[in-house]
Amino acid sequence: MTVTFPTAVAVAIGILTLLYISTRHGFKADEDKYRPLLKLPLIGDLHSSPIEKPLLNWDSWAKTNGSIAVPKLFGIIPIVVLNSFEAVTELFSRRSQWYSNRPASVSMEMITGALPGQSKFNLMHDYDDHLKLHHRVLAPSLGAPAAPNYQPLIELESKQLLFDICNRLSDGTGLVSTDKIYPMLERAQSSVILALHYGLRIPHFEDDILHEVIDIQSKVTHLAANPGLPDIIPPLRHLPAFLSPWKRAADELYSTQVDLYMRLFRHGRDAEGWNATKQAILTAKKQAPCGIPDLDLSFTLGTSIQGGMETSPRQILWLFVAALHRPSFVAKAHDILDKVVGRNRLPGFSDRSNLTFIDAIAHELFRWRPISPGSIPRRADRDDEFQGVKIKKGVTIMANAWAIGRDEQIFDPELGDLQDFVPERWILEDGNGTGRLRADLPLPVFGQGRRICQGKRVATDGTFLQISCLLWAFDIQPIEGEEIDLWAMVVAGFMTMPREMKFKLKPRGDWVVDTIKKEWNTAEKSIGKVMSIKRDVEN
Ligand code: HEM
Repeated sequence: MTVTFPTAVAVAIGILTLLYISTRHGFKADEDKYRPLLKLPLIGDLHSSPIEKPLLNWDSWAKTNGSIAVPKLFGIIPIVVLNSFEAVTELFSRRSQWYSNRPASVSMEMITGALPGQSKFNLMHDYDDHLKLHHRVLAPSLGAPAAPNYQPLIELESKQLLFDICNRLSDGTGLVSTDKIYPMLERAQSSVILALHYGLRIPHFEDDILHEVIDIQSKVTHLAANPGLPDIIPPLRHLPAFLSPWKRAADELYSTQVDLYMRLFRHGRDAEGWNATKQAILTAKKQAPCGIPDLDLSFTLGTSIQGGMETSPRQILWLFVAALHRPSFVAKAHDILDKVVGRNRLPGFSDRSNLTFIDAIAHELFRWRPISPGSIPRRADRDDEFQGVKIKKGVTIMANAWAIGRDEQIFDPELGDLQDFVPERWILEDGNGTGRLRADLPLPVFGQGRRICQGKRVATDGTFLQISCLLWAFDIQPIEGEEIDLWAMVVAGFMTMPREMKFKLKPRGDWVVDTIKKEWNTAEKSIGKVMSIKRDVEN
């Protein structure tokens, strides 16, 4: 029997664990200490982790189970989990023609008015000619050809980020918490993503359009995480609206999305300067002589903003945890930033070739605390076998990004314990003192093969610059008596982020605030000017 798995099943084993955990916030930390390790009811033997430290036991689980394992969801539905780089490369890259579709998801199709496999969200669409075309339409805006256009935007938003943080710290105590910093990071990233896609900056966290986008995203995520009956009994999707509460809810969410994504699309089309909407229209004309409907383009751009807005800010929060855990890398970064950038200006992309160590910090952050530890699952499209393990056609298959980032065949433990935060493991010494970033090591948090994250370049560029700016500006210090718990995390949608942690963020000197004010006050903020007027980045 081919089972159409509920959407949540389709999304990520690890995330189900975390969703379960997220319903149990009533427990106090002290109680947890004495609680026996729980077997999670949904995942069987995959996660026997402490309730608020879901990833604590993943390594030993992966080691015990080897490169590929088949735990059972609900104790009955087998799921294939890939724990090593070798396994994920073999299946998702070499045998990619059988592993590039997502598990079926009736809800995600219904909320975009689509047929099976045809969700208007690229992320959930089958890997067919339609998706390949839409990948080609989006790719030029998120890759190297567009970098000279979007990098000045990332620089502008990082300046505002520092300015906002300095205003927040103006009481002089330096006391902050990850929860207080998060909205500032979220504003900065959302502004990068919405300006890149639609020429729309978000100067204030309170801006209505930002919250409209966030609200719709959280409704979609909620639905993905809480599948309805049609996910379990797919024929229910065909019931007419007057008989089906699911169809009525899906239709309503669909029309809200159409309204939002088409409004954003029209804004992008008519905005000043280059942006991804304009690029998508140009590329579509070249790639599809018969044209692509505006509505389809608007959902492709919408998928991209969904992927881009919430992810990076959560990843950056782990920087503060890493800095409190291993202050030595911060001191080293300060020395390098002082030498390369100095104290009279902020770091920029033109410094990057001399800031390999900062890029190494960003890469280590992605490895050490991947915010989507279970990645986004695939479906096996044929009966197969790997290392003696049988893979049944139709089964859900996921890459364990957490374990792959700790794969000793790939990341040399002699360069530093794989549980530890060691940026140096990303640097290839070249004898001239700065070293080169190792391009041969994987970043499993972005996935692999044909469905790899299309925004990886934007994400790594943005993370590099934000880390450069934050470390250039601040000392990150513990608060006396405040516990630094590297394993405490919470679930947000399908991602993990550190549990709220209080710490001190202190400008490294008077020069910090002076330089930030000067740079922010004189920065060009008009988006038409920040984004180059170049019309087609492919030419
Ligand atoms: C820290 C930041 C990010 C992380 C961890 C992340 C992670 C992921 C993962 C795990 C996938 C699925 C990969 C697979 O199945 O192998 C994905 C897909 C995708 N991501 Fe990202 N992402 C990030 C940032 C971004 C950004 C900034 C954008 C856009 C500007 C973006 C756009 C997309 C798109 C369009 C897809 C769909 C690809 C497809 O299914 O064909 N992501 N991302």
